[in-house]
Amino acid sequence: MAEKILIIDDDKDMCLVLKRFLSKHGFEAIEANSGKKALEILEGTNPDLILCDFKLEDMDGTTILKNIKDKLPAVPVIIITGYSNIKTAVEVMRLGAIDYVTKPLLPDEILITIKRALKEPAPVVTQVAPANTEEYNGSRTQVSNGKKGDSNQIYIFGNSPDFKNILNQIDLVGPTNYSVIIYGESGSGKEAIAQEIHKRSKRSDKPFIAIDCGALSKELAGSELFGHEKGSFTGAVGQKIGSFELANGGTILLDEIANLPYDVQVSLLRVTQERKMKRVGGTKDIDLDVRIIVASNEKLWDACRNGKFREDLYHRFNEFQINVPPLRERKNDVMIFANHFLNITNQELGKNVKGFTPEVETIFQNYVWHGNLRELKNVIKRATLLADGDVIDVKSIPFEVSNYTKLQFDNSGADTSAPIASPYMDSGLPPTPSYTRPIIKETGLKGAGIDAEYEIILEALKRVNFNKSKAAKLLKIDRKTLYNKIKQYKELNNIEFHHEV
Ligand SMILES: Nc1ncnc2c1ncn2[C@@H]1O[C@H](COP(=O)(O)OP(=O)(O)OP(=O)(O)O)[C@@H](O)[C@H]1O
Repeated sequence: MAEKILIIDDDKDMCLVLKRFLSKHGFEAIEANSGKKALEILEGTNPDLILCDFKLEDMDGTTILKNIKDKLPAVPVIIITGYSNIKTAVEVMRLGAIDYVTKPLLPDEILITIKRALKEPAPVVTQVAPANTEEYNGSRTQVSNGKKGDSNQIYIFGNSPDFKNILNQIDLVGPTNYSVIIYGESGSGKEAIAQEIHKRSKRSDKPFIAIDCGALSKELAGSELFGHEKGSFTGAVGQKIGSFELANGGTILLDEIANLPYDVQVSLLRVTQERKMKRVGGTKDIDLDVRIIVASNEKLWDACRNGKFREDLYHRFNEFQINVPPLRERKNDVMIFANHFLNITNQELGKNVKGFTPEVETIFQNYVWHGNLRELKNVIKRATLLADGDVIDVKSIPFEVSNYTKLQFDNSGADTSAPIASPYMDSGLPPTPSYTRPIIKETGLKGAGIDAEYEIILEALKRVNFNKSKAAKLLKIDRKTLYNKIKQYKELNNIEFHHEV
């Protein structure tokens, strides 16, 4: 029987194209043009997979995903997102999405992602990873699907002085029993580091459990961490073993610890002080021997000062600190990781792409990588798929990444108070400082006109953080025209994506 896919997108054209495409490939596709409609459909239908646009008009990605996961926790959900929303989409994945694809959608990529998702068991929101002593199991952060032994899980070492420093720290603190705080932006490799610390400890043959505190609701956080007894609250239909008990003897990583509800911080303090815990609704004390590693994007000391985080808990955790600098500050690491991600994608796709053109290397070195290693990995996964030659060249790199340098503002001595005149000056958006003109590649008046138009398009995209729908509105053209203009420019400059849906 054909596998059933629910497409949730308020762009009716996109739904139609996807529906046709998926039907052609043997799936039964159903569509919902709003979040509300999707949830109604899910009352009576149980799809095998859900493909969901991240930005619906009536519901944001987080809300729809939470609702879907409440109803059907086992159904894999793939998020569709614009490139500029990648960082947020990655966050949403922590709520249980299995993967995401970026617009413009590429048929091959969609198909591979869907097939992979249908093969893998869906991630669980409680995000518990079993012990994995041999290989790094960091893909998709805390979610474990029990898959072992693929090359995705190999931990590699960067070459920057910062990375070497981190390695020294891992070596130093690994064998101890110290609690560790790991600071770093999303996707910078904090969980990977926590696993490396665990592997170097005497606990390495015991479980490593990672839990994302940011994804825990106030009501359920206690039960997720410490478990509960049957009947201890409405909905506690059976006994549940919490993450701490699962990690007993091993290591627990509490990711996004600053987001842990304050009440639960009190119970956590008790656990760290007494090394004992009770399940919610339970009376029996359970002895605990768990090494605690916490990770955070925000400085915990600041969270203490803002009254969000308990100071006594902070001091308990603060036995050792590791700071992971963002990828953009570790330029020497970029190509090492890029080549690593290329190797694993080659294996996944059965391709043999050998490397990157010097132009792409320069682009990678200069790009900001807001999503850090996770973003780099995804850019390379997509570029490897698109590559039709021996090496990855600029035409396989997302438009926003390859054009990043062009969008850099020339602040050196420029009068940044004077915005460039543009058709959307009265848009209410903050003025943009002037930037260096891109090199005009087309000759003649026609070419100059196209280049000038392109600059305005780039400026509009930049102002709305690369959201193409918003940019089109700002430019007072429809989205299709904008896509066509971008496509036209790419073609003129020999930058082209093939096979876009
Ligand atoms: N040293 C490494 N070797 C190989 N892959 C790595 C390494 N460090 C990180 N990665 C990859 O980068 C991605 C992001 O890493 P990780 O999940 O550890 O980041 P994070 O900082 O914990 O992210 P978040 O804060 O969003 O949870 C992972 O998918 C992992 O595959």
